[in-house]
Order: sequence, then structure tokens, then C-alpha cells
Amino acid sequence: MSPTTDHAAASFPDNLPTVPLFIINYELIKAHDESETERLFIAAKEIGFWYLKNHGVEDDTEDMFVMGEETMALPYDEKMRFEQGDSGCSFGYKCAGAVATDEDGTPDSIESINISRDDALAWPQIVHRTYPTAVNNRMESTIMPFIRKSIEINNVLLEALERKLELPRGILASKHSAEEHTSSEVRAIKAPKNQHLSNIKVSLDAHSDYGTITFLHNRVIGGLQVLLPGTDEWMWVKPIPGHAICNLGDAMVIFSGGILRSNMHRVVPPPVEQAAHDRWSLAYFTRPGDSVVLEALSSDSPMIAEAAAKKIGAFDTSVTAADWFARRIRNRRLANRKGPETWWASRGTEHSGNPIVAY
Ligand SMILES: O=C(O)CCC(=O)C(=O)O
Ligand SMILES: [Fe+2]
Repeated sequence: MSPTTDHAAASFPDNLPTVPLFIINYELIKAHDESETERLFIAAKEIGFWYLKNHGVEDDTEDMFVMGEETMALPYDEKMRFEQGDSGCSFGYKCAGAVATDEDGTPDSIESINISRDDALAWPQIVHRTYPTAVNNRMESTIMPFIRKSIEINNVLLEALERKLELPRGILASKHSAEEHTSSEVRAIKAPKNQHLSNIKVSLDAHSDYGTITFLHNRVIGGLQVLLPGTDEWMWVKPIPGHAICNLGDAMVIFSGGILRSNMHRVVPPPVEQAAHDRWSLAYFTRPGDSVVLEALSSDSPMIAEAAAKKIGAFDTSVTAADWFARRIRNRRLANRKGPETWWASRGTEHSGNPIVAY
């Protein structure tokens, strides 16, 4: 199958408010360059978002977008055989309209295919579930290599942050073991063109990511926005060719006793001429092992202990990564909606001031 590609869009306009993210050089981080690692730490503390260049997976990324196109081109009924369902599991196909974008229950407009790290790396064994043929066909050639490289990149970034957080070497790796089942996954996302003509304002609701660290790509079409700390104006993340976007999730905020940040972000229809094109994005989410309890690593780092002591109890969730994740996914599903409280129950550290969010 060769689906029509539709991503040769006009360039991102230069008159929009954009967020001045640091550009981090992956090769320097890998080489333990001290000043680049310090820049990464600053980005991780202040915004929790940065660009990553020299990561070396540009070609793999394009193959993954084609995998996404091949999957979304399957007949609707075929895709729905693999829908993620309402139980709080994210793996599988997610159809447009399945989740709420706000407390009023406004449906979302994006579809995605979510492939579990465990399923991809164990292929052809099934660990969690099965996937559409378009996914299976590319499991070995495209998905496995992309996941392996993404894991390596995320691990290098985590090791750098581990050093800055004065944690003993290997602590973060032990929370993300290759041996334990996890909700870590790769997601290819399609936001359909011309959403603005249907008056769609938000295609993916404002959220912080659930896990530890996200390695994100798009085909140079805008739509991602972040809300800078202490402001109420959404700022665009300008797509830069060859540059990935990395962001931290809630687990990293909790592990670091609040030193690091998982910033609120959302996806809106692309700006002006770009809106006439489908927007594709691709994310690899590193999340802790299922049994890992989300809590500040205070006993491993005096720096974290000191930070956590300023907000006593805030980072002792007593919740496992598996339960944290399932709660957030389940309560976004419209089929589970009882009222605004359901959507609020899907929130993470970005709304930790909200008493309804029980860690
Ligand atoms: O599509 C994007 O650029 C961001 C997607 C995202 O934030 C997510 O899936 O968590
Ligand atoms: Fe996200």
C-alpha cells in the first residue's frame, strides 16, 4: 500500500509567539560535556522542554511516519478491531473522538496508533496485545529499530539528569528496567487537515505527560503549544527540521522532588496555510516499570531530599506507575465520563493544586 503523502506544507509563519527552547546537542550530552549538561539541567528545571539536535534518528522517524500513514489508511472497521478500549490501557489504535479535550467533554479530533515497547521488542511474541497488519509488517524493519534508538537516547538524557540530581549511577535506569513490563510506548499521531473549518480549537487537550521523558517529532508542521510557568498565554513550539523536541513527564517531577518540570502542553490546528495539511507527530514515551512506586528519590540524593522537604507529602504518591498511568488514560475516555470530575481525575502534576486529583 502506498498512501498519499500530504506533508509538504508551507513553512511555519514567523509572526507567532514562539517559546525560546534551548537547543541541546545530543552528541555533547553523550560525551558528558559539562556545560551542555548544565544547559540541559536548566531546560529540565525551568520549562521541562528542549529541542534535541544530532540525535541521529531522522531517517527512522520518516519510516515511522510512513508506518503511521499505512495504519491510518486501513478501513475504519479494521482499525477499530484494535482500538485501545476504555480500561485505561493505551496500547492499540485510538480513534478520533474517543477522549475528552476538556472538562465539558468536548471530543478530540486526532487518531493515533500506540505500540507497546514490550510488544515491539518481544515480537513476534505477544506480551500485551496484537496490532493491525500495517504495524506487524513494519515491526522488525521500522518499529523495533526506532524504539531501540529512542530508548538509548532517552537513557543518555536520563543519565545526564541523574548526575545533575546527584543520584547514584543507575538509579533511574533501575526504575526503567528492560526486564519489567511497562506502559512505555511509541505513538504515531494524525491530526487531520482543515480542522479549523470545523471550528476545532484544540485537537489534544492541555496536559503534562504521564511518564518520565518523551522524545517527540513532527514533519515540520506546527500545532504544539506550551504554557510557560506563571503565564496564561499559549506559545507555539516552532518546528525545526531535524530537531526533535524532548519533554519531561510527571514521573520525573515526582522522582526529583519537584526540581524538574513537566510542563503543560497541547496541540491545536496548525497555523494558517499549514492547517490545510494533515499534521503527523511521533512520540516515544519512556515510562517507569509497572511496579515502580512514584515517590521522590529522597533517600538517594540530599538535593532531592531538600527539595521534597519543602513540599512535604506532595511527592509521596504511594501509587505505582501502572496505576498512575491507567487512571490518567481511563478518565479521559468519553465512554467513562460521568461529568467534569471524570476529566479532572485524568490530570497529573500540572493540576496538583486541584484537590480532586488524588495521587
Ligand atoms: O503532537 C504533538 O506534537 C504532541 C503530542 C503529545 O503531547 C502527546 O501525545 O502527549
Ligand atoms: Fe504530551
